[in-house]
Amino acid sequence: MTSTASRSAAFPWLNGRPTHLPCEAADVMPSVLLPGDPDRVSKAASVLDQVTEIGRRREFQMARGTWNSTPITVCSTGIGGPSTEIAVVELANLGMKRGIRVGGMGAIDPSMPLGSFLIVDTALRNTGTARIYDPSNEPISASQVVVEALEAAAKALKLPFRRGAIFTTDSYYWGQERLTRPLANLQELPTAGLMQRLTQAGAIGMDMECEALFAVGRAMSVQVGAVLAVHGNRATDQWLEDYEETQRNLIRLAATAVAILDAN
Ligand SMILES: O=P(O)(O)O[C@H]1O[C@H](CO)[C@@H](O)[C@H]1O
Ligand SMILES: O=c1cc[nH]c(=O)[nH]1
Repeated sequence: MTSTASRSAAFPWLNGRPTHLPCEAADVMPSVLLPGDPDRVSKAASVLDQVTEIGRRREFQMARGTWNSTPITVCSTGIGGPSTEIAVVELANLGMKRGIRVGGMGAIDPSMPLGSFLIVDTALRNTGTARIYDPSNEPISASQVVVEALEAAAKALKLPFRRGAIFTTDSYYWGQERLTRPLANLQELPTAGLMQRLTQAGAIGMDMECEALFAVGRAMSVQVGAVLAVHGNRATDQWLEDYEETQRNLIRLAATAVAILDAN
């Protein structure tokens, strides 16, 4: 006996619950913070008040809480554009009005210290998921109001930051000019010289989600932004080993920006 199908394959949600995220509309506040790593959701939530753990499915861990009485949901996106698209589309359909990525990046500007922050104003065009939602070749901007609120928050909290462009890539190793092991049949990496070219194009760092968030979020009429901690600096070849305090500051910064936006 086959059971009667109760959901549409074209949009396979069931009883208001999405296909991938472990939540329902009541869990999704208008403002959502979006780390990549699911293990950072409970760390982020520990900075908030009145925290409720929502649940986990695949790479999507969710919690909600408040910051100075402002309600905030935290939802991990997993790594890269495809899982970020799923998170952003499902959250937007459940009531998200503003999505702010709170992640890490590899800086390519030698003047960016470990643990400092990039407030992203544009994402350079590179990845497949973003291209589906915005096929132009123009860099995609974060929402201006979010960028300004993040800047105001960083200044209020006296946290070190720069504002600038990110290069988002679908690849952590070759796509970020990382030699993984001796090359078998190649003289050099296909991406040799990438960081030099990105510097000339004005990028401050590299991540794997911002471009998709900006493209998908804009297509869903959601305000978008991102603040990224320098987890490594490729120009100076330094890596941030203990990033607990940096992570807490990252959440404080983004949550303060949400409170600023909600007050206006
Ligand atoms: O710090 P998170 O948000 O995990 O993001 C960065 O770290 C991952 C790579 O290690 C990629 O997802 C990259 O964008
Ligand atoms: O080097 C890095 C560090 C964090 N995230 C990246 O995508 N690259």
